[in-house]
Amino acid sequence: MIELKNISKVYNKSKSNEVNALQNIDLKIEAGSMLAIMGPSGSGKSTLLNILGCLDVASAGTYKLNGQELQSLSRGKLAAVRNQHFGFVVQDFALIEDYTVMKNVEIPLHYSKNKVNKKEKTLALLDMLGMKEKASEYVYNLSGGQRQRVAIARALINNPDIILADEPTGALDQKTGEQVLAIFKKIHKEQNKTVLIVTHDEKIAKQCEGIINIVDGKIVKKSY
Ligand SMILES: Nc1ncnc2c1ncn2[C@@H]1O[C@H](COP(=O)(O)OP(=O)(O)OP(=O)(O)O)[C@@H](O)[C@H]1O
Repeated sequence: MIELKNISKVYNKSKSNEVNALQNIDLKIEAGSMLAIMGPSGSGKSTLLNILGCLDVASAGTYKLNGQELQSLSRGKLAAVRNQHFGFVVQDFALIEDYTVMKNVEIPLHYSKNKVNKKEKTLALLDMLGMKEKASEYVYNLSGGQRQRVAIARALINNPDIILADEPTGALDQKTGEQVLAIFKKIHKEQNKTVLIVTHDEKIAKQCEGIINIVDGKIVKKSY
């Protein structure tokens, strides 16, 4: 369960280019939900996702994850929370082009204590995502849809309970985007993972259980 209370984020505080990226965000997200986050460019969607995923900290407010207050944690402890609970998927896949599929998926395991059965775990995930036969292929030989499957496998390798996806279908054509969304739906349904997807695509958002709408750093509507 995610609980944000009165969260604000100010970039470049007290400088001439100060930005109030998030203002007074109150949000409760039940474990096991699948929600879309929508809003115009620059409205604060990525900022919100970064704070939720412990990649950044809020300027004010409180963030509780499963009852644990995160706001006051040291960087090291926050990183441990991030590695334990979150998997990230981004629009441009963020894969290493001249590594194989297998090697890309295993990257998060380098930062984890959880290194047992590395190969088996990776192959099982690639199998689930229809990418097992590409395990030894280099990323530069893959299509966009295949790359995003690899990125999803990498996000899942540490068995996080929350997947944060920032425009995961943004670089894909409609059909491939739908296929990638179907993967998120499957992970959500079969593994009961919380899935939060930032998207500009109404069709994608409508297939989630609810939508959070952000405008100018404020939540203007929550439909769930
Ligand atoms: N590191 C940063 N330093 C300064 N300003 C930033 C930084 N990151 C984001 N901003 C500003 O904060 C505001 C919110 O940005 P954010 O990237 O969260 O919006 P977004 O809704 O994800 O946008 P987009 O849909 O274009 O990705 C914008 O005005 C942006 O310019």
